Amino acid sequence: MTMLEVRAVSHQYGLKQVLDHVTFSVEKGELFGIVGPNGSGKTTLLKLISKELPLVSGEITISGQPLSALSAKQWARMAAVLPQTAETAYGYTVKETVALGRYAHQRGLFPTWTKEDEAAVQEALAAVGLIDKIDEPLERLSGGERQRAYLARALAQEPQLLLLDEPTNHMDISGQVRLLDRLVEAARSRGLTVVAVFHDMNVASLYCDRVIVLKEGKTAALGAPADVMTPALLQEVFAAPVVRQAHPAAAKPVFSFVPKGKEESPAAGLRLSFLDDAAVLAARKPLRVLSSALIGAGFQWATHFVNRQVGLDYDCRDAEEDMHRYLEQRGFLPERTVGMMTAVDVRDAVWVQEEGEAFLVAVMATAGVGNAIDAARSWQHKPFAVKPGTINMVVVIDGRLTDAAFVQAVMTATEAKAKALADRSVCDPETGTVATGTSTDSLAVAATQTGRTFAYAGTATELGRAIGRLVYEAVTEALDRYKRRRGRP
Ligand SMILES: Nc1ncnc2c1ncn2[C@@H]1O[C@H](COP(=O)(O)OP(=O)(O)OP(=O)(O)O)[C@@H](O)[C@H]1O
Repeated sequence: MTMLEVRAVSHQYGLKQVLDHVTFSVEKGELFGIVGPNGSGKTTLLKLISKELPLVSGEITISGQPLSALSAKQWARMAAVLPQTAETAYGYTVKETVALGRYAHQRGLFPTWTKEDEAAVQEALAAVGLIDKIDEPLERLSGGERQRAYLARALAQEPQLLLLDEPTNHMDISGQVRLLDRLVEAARSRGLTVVAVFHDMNVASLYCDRVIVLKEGKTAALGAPADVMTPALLQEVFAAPVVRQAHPAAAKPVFSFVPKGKEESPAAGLRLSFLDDAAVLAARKPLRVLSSALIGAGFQWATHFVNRQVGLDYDCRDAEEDMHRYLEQRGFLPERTVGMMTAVDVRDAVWVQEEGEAFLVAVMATAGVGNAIDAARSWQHKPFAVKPGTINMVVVIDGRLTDAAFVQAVMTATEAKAKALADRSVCDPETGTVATGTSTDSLAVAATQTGRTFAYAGTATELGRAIGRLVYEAVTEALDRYKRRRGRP
């Protein structure tokens, strides 16, 4: 069922056209977002829907009834508004403020306060988390709390349509999440329709079923956030570079604006150094990393790669916590560090790099093959305890990699490592077949994300060829050093 219909709505302030033939409709129970840069007409649109501004051009209906046919009280029984900046009415308590929302439901010349009124007020206060402030004077609340009190007033109205202008303004992160979760819940459970102006693109993406993107009063896009909020559109509308990524926990896109200056970053400025028990690769600027490492797994931005040496008898049960402590004790920020472990002597770390015309690939590798394993036959192994003794690799690329290129770089590096093991005849001791790796290998692929863009890094691409060759070279040399050291008395 259509709750709100906006058809060819235009608006002018004097000679200035601020809305130009805007058309959309919102279904009952939908959470609909209005987004766009400053001055694009969002608030004006909301004011026209809420009858705060007279509608001169176009048509707006609520539940099929034209706005002009609704009296103020009829309108208030259907819709509630939370404006961008609500006036602070001095002398009222929180409860009295919220109780004003019940006005539209009261009848007769001398309305009485009913059980329903009380229940609606209590429920609205609970929804915004202000029960404990119920008797506080409004002016003693913080900006965020006051905003929540006004929202409670709108909710107490028990509207079918809720119009919000930047509802999470002034709110801290927990207040925002609580409020938005409640709105979604109200939309799903009792069919409340919400139309809200959002400045934060990520909030709009995470919470709205659909959005309209306004640019200079015109519709730039209309649809589900994942479909319409493309980097190209946002870049055009907001005139700022935008990166779109997948949310780590929800199937929604998240957006980051790229600060100026980042583009000009020079090459990574890599340096390999050694502590007593670790090989440390340091970059001058944070690198974007995809890794399977103990610390910093997944996608991260990191400046340091620490390959820590532990004894063969190291107890791996609390390895992550232990590594975290180790990094902190040695002055590395765990949030900016990729941390790996190995039982190999880290002085045998191999460091190779190749500088092509327009890009650079560098690889650090340590190799110990005590746990060598054939991935195709590992199912034949008896369950075994995880032991350190591992092939660890860090592949650094001076270039801008797409997510596909990151994953392909991981594949290319893994295949090249397997080939190095095959060519050095490293065997899985349990199956007697050629090993493809060890049971606890780690890999980090890091990129400067500046300069030339690489869409792919498969074995046939220019980047993939460099990765394959350098990984093969580094792992082969690391295996030889491992063998030589073991051969020594
Ligand atoms: N009362 C008014 N008289 C004249 N011009 C106005 C008036 N109200 C808004 N405007 C202008 O209309 C344009 C649209 O304003 P509006 O408040 O709708 O934009 P917005 O998208 O909500 O902006 P913001 O993100 O800054 O809140 C702006 O250029 C603004 O300066």
